[in-house]
Amino acid sequence: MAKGKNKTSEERANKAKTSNGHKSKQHHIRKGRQENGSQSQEDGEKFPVKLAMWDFDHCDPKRCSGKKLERLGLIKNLRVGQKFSGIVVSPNGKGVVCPDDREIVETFGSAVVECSWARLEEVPFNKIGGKHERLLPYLVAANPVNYGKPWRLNCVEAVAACFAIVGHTDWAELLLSNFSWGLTFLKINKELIDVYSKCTDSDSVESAQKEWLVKIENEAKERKELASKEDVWMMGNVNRENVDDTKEDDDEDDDDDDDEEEEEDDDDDDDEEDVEYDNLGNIISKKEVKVDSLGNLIDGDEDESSDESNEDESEEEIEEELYDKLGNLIIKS
Ligand SMILES: C[S@@+](CC[C@H](N)C(=O)[O-])C[C@H]1O[C@@H](n2cnc3c(N)ncnc32)[C@H](O)[C@@H]1O
Repeated sequence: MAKGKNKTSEERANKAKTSNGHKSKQHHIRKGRQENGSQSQEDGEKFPVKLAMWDFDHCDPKRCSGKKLERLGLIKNLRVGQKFSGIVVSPNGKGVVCPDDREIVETFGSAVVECSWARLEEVPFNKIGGKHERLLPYLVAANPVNYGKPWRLNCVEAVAACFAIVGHTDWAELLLSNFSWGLTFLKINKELIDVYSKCTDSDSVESAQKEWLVKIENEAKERKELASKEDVWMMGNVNRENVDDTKEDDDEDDDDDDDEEEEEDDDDDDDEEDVEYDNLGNIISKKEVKVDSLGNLIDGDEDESSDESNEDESEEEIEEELYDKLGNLIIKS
């Protein structure tokens, strides 16, 4: 049967509208469909089960995974007021998706709410959804907008996660392979999806999620401890721990600022006050070192008047010590 042959003109007009009844931002939907030469999902030939979404048109059409699925003819748009009989993966869900949902998914499919995470309060959740609204358990996003963030999946990740948890990784792969980053979602969550898919009901998935969260929290603590130990070595101050051990002050904050510690030490230590180092590590004495015109050391602790007297003294001595051409000392009479 030809595409759209049975549709009334009103139905056809509705197709380009969002769940709000507004004209969709996605002006190129029809073009995309023609380019793909694909039949819509309503015709039942593009995907093994029904996929649907309420689209609130909050997102940039170019980055929106729901709109892309629509362009590909894989997902059907639902209106506000319309309910869905399959598993609705929604921030308004109560229990989490679980393997026991498999039959519902296989029979009625899955739906999502295409909206912005920042505008959830604008979504009339009471007018959408269905009997089987579900949250997703802990999984990490791989999409470029929220990469690495747990729970914040986009629409295609959400539906794919639902399929994978109920044991249909094949359908999850089929959907995600339309996105360059898509299969990464399954890769980074593989271990966890395996765990969830071996559960039974919602409660068992939630317990598995809890155990996983404890496990990753412990791993993060261990990594942090290891990193702080490695930091000590990276700083190259292998004596640092010994220095801390000899300190009488056990203030924990001391560990945070070594420079401050050293400055305090310097202040307390009168002997070191005069010692400075040049670029090569040579000691520079802060005490003023004076040398006379002949390179003789003049004691810096003495005052100027005594310096003068010293100078005079040495000049006198030089005057006294004269030598003849043969280097013999001439003694003045
Ligand atoms: C908020 S929208 C954001 C969509 C995004 N703009 C995109 O490009 O796909 C993501 C939808 O996926 C589903 N979803 C994602 N993560 C979920 C989770 N942890 N629990 C329940 N539903 C979730 C919900 O239907 C949610 O409304």
